[in-house]
Amino acid sequence: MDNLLYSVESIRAIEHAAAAALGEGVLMQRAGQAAARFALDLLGEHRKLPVLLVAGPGNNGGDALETAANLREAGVEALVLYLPGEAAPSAETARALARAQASGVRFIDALPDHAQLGLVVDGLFGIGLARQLQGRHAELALRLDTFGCPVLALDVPSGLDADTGAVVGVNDDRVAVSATHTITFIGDKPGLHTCDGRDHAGIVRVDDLGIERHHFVAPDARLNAVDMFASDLALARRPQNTHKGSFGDVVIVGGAHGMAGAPVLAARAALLAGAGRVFVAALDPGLAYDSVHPELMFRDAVSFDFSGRTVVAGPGMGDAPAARRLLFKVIDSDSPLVLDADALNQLAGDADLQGKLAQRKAPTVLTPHPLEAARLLGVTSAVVQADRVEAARELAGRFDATIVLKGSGTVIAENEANGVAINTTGNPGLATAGTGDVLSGVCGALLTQGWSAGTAALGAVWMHGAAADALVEQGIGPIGLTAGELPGAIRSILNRLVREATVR
Ligand SMILES: NC(=O)C1=CN([C@@H]2O[C@H](COP(=O)(O)OP(=O)(O)OC[C@H]3O[C@@H](n4cnc5c(N)ncnc54)[C@H](OP(=O)(O)O)[C@@H]3O)[C@@H](O)[C@H]2O)[C@@H](O)CC1
Ligand SMILES: [K+]
Repeated sequence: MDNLLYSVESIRAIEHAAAAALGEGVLMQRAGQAAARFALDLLGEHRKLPVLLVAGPGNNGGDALETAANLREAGVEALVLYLPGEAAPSAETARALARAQASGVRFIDALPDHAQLGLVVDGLFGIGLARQLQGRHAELALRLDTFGCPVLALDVPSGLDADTGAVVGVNDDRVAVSATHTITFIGDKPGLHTCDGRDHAGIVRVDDLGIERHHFVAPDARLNAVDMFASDLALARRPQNTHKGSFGDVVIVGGAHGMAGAPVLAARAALLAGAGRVFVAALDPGLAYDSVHPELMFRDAVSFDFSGRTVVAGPGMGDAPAARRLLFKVIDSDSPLVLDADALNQLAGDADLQGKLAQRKAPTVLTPHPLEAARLLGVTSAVVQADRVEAARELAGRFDATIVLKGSGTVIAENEANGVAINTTGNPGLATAGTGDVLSGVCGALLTQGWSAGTAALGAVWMHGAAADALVEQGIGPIGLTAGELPGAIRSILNRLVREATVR
């Protein structure tokens, strides 16, 4: 499986086991070879242009020195800015330095001005990053992407936390290298795919340095991929002899006065993601009809019978006492349940609701954005963003539910062996009003068609992001993409995936 993610602690354990078997320095040599191969790919026809490599004091710097020597031996001009630390380098980095010096690499003292470069390689810091970049390191990190050429980060873009994807530090001056590509060693890392990671890592390539599988420990998380929900996709193929009652009901609970848009978006998404019948149980009795989708049925929320139906509560729900009573009723029911938006805010301030939620036996999915997650955890959104994976895990444990922590690199956490996944689809076009309502509707539709809470969350998040990617490819976004355009694109993707899953 190539979608496994490892924490720094796990990478260190694997490295330790492999180094004991292979001997000192072998992994660094392999890292230098893999990085040089990738660098040559990225240079393409521009091999005559010099490559700038920045090498820091630790073994990440050693990787850069090995890479420089390999590039030089391949006939590429290599300029190395080496910044040793106060302590002596490790034995393998010292050997890499000697090798680079002997290979004809040119060592420089400062970044060249106005140089035309073919590639910049960032080997300042990797998984040994211990604190915020400052002084010369910070200046360098900010300048590496100003040469108008690709930037290849070795292992991790310097300044980024490989576990959390947060740029390391506490104040607004925090910096990290912005790479176009990252070659990461031994195994992939969560921080390259969530929070600031996607912006700083660019395209990620994994090189396992030829380490045998028995040296690997269990992964700490996974990247979300179609394989992870393929079992339910295969079951979603529709037999001929069916009717609308075969595909379940979804009821969207929300729509307080003046907030009709949110439940309608969620309902349309549920309809186009295949729910047999979709209701809007609205708090505002004036909400009666959707002219785009007259298939949607509007009902009064207070008198609605939720039994046997999948409930999506929260879109446009508001915080009135009637909303709270409804929420209590649906949480207390045995219906599969998605909680979003206002439902999450109500939940955050209400110990009774939280207690009921933790006792639920039916499938339950919570879809908070970072601020909603922060309210649920009683912390700030900065704390959530500082470690999104941990925040999602904590929520999954606390509420015994599947958690979808939205944002760049959405984190899906289950309170079971399936653990944590980080989503790879989606783009900034999704940062617009209503996209969360669409996601909750899709999630409800998959639940009501019999998907488990985990696979519904994984599938809904993946397709929601893939729909945004498909729309951007057509020129519809990221600027100006609207939530209302997503359900149609999600429908196409779901049908394609079901077709492909049943052909396999
Ligand atoms: N693991 C593996 O399997 C393999 C690892 N490999 C490679 O090694 C990398 C890990 O190497 P590493 O452990 O030497 O750490 P690295 O990232 O070079 O930095 C540590 C140095 O930086 C310093 N320092 C830290 N933060 C700082 C800051 N903000 N500002 C200033 N200084 C700071 C710190 O010093 P100190 O904190 O003591 O001052 C120390 O000197 C890994 O990412 C991969 O590229 C490959 O060769 C193949 C196999
Ligand atoms: K680096």
